[in-house]
Amino acid sequence: ISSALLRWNELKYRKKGLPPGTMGWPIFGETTEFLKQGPSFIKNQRTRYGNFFKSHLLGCPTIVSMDPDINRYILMNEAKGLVPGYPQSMLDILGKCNIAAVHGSTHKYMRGALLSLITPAKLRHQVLPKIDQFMRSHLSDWNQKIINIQDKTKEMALMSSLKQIAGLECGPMCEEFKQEFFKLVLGTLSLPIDLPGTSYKNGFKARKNIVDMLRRLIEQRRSSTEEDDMLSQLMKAEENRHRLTDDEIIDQIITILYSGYETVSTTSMMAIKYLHDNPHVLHELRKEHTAIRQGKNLEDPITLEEFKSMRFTRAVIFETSRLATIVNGVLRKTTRDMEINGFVIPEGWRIYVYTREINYDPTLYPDPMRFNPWRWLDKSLESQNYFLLFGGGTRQCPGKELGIAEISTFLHYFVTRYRWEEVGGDKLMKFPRVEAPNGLHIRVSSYS
Ligand code: HEM
Repeated sequence: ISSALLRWNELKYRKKGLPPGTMGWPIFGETTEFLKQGPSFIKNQRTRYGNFFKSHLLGCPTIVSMDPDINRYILMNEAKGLVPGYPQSMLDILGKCNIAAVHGSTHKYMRGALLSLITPAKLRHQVLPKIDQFMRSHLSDWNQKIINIQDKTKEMALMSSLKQIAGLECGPMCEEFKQEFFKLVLGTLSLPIDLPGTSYKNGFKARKNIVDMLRRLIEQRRSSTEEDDMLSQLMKAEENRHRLTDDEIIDQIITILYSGYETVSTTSMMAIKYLHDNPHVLHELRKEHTAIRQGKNLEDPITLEEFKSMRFTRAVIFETSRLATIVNGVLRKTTRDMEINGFVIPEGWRIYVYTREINYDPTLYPDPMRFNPWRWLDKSLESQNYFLLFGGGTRQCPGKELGIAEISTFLHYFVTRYRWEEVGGDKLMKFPRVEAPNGLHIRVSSYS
C-alpha cells in the first residue's frame, strides 16, 4: 500500500516541465523527513537532483532553490508574481495589512512608513537613547544569579520594541501584552486548525486582544500629542506621505514586534553562547566596549557615533547569524504559472529560497565551522550577492540596523558589566529553529 501511495503521489505531480525531485506521501509530502533529518534531507536531495528541485513540504508543493543566481532572480522579481509565501496561520494571525500579506504599491508605502521610523536622525535622537535606557535597566540585577539567557533575550527583544513603539514600560499592561504576544507567536507557527484549545485558535484570540489594546493606545494618543514614540509617528499624517489607516498601523506594529522578536532574541542568545565558547573573541569584543566606556560617565548613553564605531561587535553579530543560521531561508509563492530556470512552476507553488548552505560554503567562508568574526572586518563581505542573512531584493530586512543596534547595546552592557559561565547540560537545537528546549542557563557574576 505504501509503495502504491508513494507512486500515486509522484504521478499526481508528474507535470511536464517541473524540476526533478520527489513528492513523498499524499498530503504530508516529505515534511516528516524534512523536519526529522533537517539540513541533511535538503543536502541529500541536492546531491540527487541539483540546486533546484521539487518536494512537498509543510502542506504545499514546493520548489527548493539553492542556486545563487536563481535565488537572486526570485528575490528581485516580486512584480513578476513571486510574492511572499508564508504559511496561512502566520498571515491570518499577523493580519491582512501585515507587510508579508501586501504587495505592489501597498507594500511600498507600508515599507516606507516603517523605514521612516528608523532613519539615522531617528536612530540618534529617539531609538538609540530608548534602547540604551532599556538595556541598562534590563541588565541591572543579574549579578550572582543563574539566568536563563534564552528567556531573558526573548523578554528583551519584546520589551525593548514595546518601549520603542508605545513607550510601554514594565507594568500590568506590558505583562498582559507579553502573555498575549507569546500566544500569538505560537499560533503563527501552528497548523491552521480552527478548533477550541488549538494553538491556532489561541493565537487568533491573542491577536484580537492585542488589537484591542493597540486600539485603546491609538485613542489615547489622539487625545495627547505629548508622546514621541513609533506609534505617534505612524499616526502623524505629515510624516507619512501615505497616511496609514488605524488597521494598517495596528498590523504594522504587530509586524515590527513579530519580525524583530525571534531574530533579535536568538541572535543575542547565540552570541552569548559563542562568546562563552571562544574566550579570545570575547576578549576582543570587551576591548572594543571598554574603550567606548572609557572617558564616559556611568550614566552616559551610547551615541550614534559610538554605535557606528562598534566594528567588531557588528562582525560578532554577523558571524553569529551565519554560524547559527538564525534564518534558514525565505518563502515565496507563484501567483501564476511561470518559467524559472527553464522549468514551468505551476501557480500556487511555494518556492523555498534555502540560504542555509551558503553559510557553510568553504569557498565563501573559509573554515566555515569556526566562529571567526574577524572575517567580517572585510566590509565587502556584507555587500556580496550571496549575503542573504537579512534576506535580499525588494523585501530585504528593513529592521536590520535596528536589530543590530539592539543586539550591540545588549552586548555592550553585558560584557562590560558581567562575566559568565554556562551551568552546563542544556541542549541546543539548530533546526528547524534555533532554540534551547529547556533554556540556556548561565551563572553570572560582576566583571569588575
Ligand atoms: C538580527 C535580526 C534580524 C534578522 C536576522 C532579520 C532577518 C530578516 C530576513 C531574512 C527578512 C527577509 C524575509 C523575506 O524576504 O521574506 C526580513 C524581513 C523583514 N524584517 Fe527582519 N530581521 C531582523 C531584525 C528585524 C527587526 C528588529 C525588525 C523590526 C522592524 C525587522 C523587520 C522586518 C520586516 C518588517 C521584514 C519584511 C520586509 C518586507 O516584507 O518588505 N527585522 N528580516
